[in-house]
Amino acid sequence: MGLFVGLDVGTQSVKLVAYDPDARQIVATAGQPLDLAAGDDGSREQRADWWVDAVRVCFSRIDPAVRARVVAIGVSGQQHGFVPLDRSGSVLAPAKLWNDTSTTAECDEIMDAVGGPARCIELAGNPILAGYTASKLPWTRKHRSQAYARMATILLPHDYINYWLTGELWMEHGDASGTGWLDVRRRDWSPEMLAATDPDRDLRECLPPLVPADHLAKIRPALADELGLPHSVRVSAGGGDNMMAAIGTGNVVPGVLSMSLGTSGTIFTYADRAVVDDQGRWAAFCDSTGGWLPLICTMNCTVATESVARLCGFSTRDGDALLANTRPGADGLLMLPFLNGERTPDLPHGRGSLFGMTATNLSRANLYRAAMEGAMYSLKYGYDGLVDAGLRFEAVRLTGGGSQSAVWRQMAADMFGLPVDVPEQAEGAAFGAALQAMWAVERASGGDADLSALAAAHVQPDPRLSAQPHAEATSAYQAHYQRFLTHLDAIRPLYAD
Ligand SMILES: Nc1ncnc2c1ncn2[C@@H]1O[C@H](COP(=O)(O)OP(=O)(O)O)[C@@H](O)[C@H]1O
Ligand SMILES: O=C(CO)[C@@H](O)[C@H](O)COP(=O)(O)O
Repeated sequence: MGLFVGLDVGTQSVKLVAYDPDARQIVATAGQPLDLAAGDDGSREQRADWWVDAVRVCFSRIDPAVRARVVAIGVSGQQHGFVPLDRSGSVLAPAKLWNDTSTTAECDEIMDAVGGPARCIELAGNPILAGYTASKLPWTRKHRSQAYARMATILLPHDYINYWLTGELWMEHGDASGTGWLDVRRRDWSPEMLAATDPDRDLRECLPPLVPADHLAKIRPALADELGLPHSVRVSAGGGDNMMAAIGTGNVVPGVLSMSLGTSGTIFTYADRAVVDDQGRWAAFCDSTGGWLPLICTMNCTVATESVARLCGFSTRDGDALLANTRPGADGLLMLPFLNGERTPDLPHGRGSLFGMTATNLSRANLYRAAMEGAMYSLKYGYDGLVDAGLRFEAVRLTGGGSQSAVWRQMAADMFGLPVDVPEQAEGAAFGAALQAMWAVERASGGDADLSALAAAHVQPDPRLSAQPHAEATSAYQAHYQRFLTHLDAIRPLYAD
């Protein structure tokens, strides 16, 4: 059948997997780190050509014989990034990313223009939170007026890689719902949200067509030659990294909970209808299979653990060994890890805090554990909203870099009181992108392939990486989590605006 490549343009790196569906095996992987330009004003930016260069490097690391067998490529990307293009398709400015908190004033301006967050939810399903694409446009109009004046097209990070691969412009509903402009119930742009973002021009002219999830386009022949790929290679619709991780963790049927521990922490679940919260406690996104994906996102997951590891001079990959003698609750050390502001809980101007230090508990190991626990408490805070709304789950499918840590897997099981599975294919987003490409090719060749059946057949849990909740630890975490909530209430007024 040939090979299907999944590319994931994450915040920290680009990852490539080449999947052989006949052998049910990932036959090649490659990765290339990405830089991040960070400003004191909360800005977080990357250049689109960094992504392209990293994709080129990934392909160059794959055996030419493997590249020659590729049938199709699916692209996954960090959500919400703003990539403005001019008429000729050239990028006009660095991409402001999902974790850029410098545009909170613009979030408020857009929401005020339609009558507040509740009205945004009525119109489109979501308020405009820090990081969502919409707020980056008025910011660009104010601070990069030349780029704004020449802007002809708006893309998201994975759309840009699709454009580079094929020369075609499109968006699909999953990633598009993270702009804040898509009415997720109707799966179409909200004219009111677009007008509130820019009253002076019709933004629909800048947005490429929305395509269905099984869309396929041809690779540019010259690029295929350069990358050592056959001219016959097709590129699927792709999607946001969480949408692709949903496919790559088999979350294409209701009732499954996926959790990704990467730069961001996310939890999400497939739904066959729009699941909108009138209080906006979760992101009411579409998925990239034709369904929906209610999602919780925190901005400081491995951001917190990486920061502590860097400070203490070790790699997070060696972190588990350091944690060997630590216990739930980190001997009383509590971190609220909102290092660059936070989306869940909604504290865009927040900063990190450390509580409960004593002369005896302040060790590297407890500090690292407190960062991990703090990142998980934020996710638990979001999860409680989903449970409050009546959603129920029986297990967690874990993915993202943090899923490689046995301590984190056990912590997830204990804190959520649910069994944890980790798919064999550790790069859930890249693998999901490869599966989407395979599904689209099967449909294009006349089959009526069902993506949930396909994911069930190809996503295999790795029994060595599963974790079961321990009742004693679950009840200990309940008490520690209450402490997190108390301290959260205490710091809220400090970061109100
Ligand atoms: N064994 C491990 N223990 C803890 N954290 C890990 C481990 N392996 C990788 N990570 C973390 O995973 C993160 C990268 O995750 P990834 O999902 O690739 O991020 P992104 O998609 O945001 O670029 C790194 O910050 C790293 O600290
Ligand atoms: O903003 C969100 C989801 O809404 C983030 O989940 C981004 O999509 C970034 O993902 P990672 O690079 O952390 O995987």
